[in-house]
Amino acid sequence: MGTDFRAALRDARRPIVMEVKRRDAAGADLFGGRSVARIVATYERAQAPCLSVVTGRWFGGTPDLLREVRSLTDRPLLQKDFITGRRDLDRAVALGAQAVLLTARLLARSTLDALVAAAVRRGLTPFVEVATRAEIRAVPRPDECVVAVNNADIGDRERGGGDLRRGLDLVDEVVATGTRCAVSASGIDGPASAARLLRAGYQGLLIGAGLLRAGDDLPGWLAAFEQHRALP
Ligand SMILES: O=C(O)c1ccccc1NCC(=O)[C@H](O)[C@H](O)COP(=O)(O)O
Repeated sequence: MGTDFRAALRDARRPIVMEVKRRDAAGADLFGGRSVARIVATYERAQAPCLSVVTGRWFGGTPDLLREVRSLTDRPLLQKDFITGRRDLDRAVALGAQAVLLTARLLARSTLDALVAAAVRRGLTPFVEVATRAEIRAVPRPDECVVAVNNADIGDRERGGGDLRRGLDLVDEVVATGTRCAVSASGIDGPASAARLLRAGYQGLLIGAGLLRAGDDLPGWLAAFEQHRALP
């Protein structure tokens, strides 16, 4: 298995970044008594090209969760946390991540520019999350980034859920940046929505709660997704 997060996602037959996240935005448990090992094994059986691990504490995450996932899989990993400085990038590398979340909404433009450059220097894929046209236009070095439209609002800790219209409205603008990996993230509520976003032009999806809630019926979720994908 390669370690290039962006290439793994772009080349995948089923380009879904499958997320390990302990709690949803309302604080509800998403593991349902399953171990991290069982969730990772389920994702590997589902041929996830890469995984996302939420270490951010709003969602019940810790650095240990990423450490544990790293010990269980050789898939490329995205660390989802509030990364604000170079030390956070060094920690991500030490924990075994191949990609890091950089949230445009939370970072000054000059800081985002510096962190994208610093991430690339460390061999990390910057996974830059945006929510507006202005943020999309300001993404630095988009050809070296995954550019992801967040369908939810991190400003309200994603408690308001996702609005897929945002993703559908912004897809052309994201693709026009020149990123080779335009992703739709958060609030993707089922297989039909997931297929619709790919048909609209996204090259990848990031899904957490929806897949975790499917539990042991993840194969059923994915079969429905493939059926929707095959529709004309
Ligand atoms: O978006 C952020 O800035 C953020 C920072 C730290 C931890 C999590 C963060 N966002 C939440 C997520 O990334 C979602 O878990 C992810 O997009 C999946 O969403 P969902 O499918 O709705 O569980």
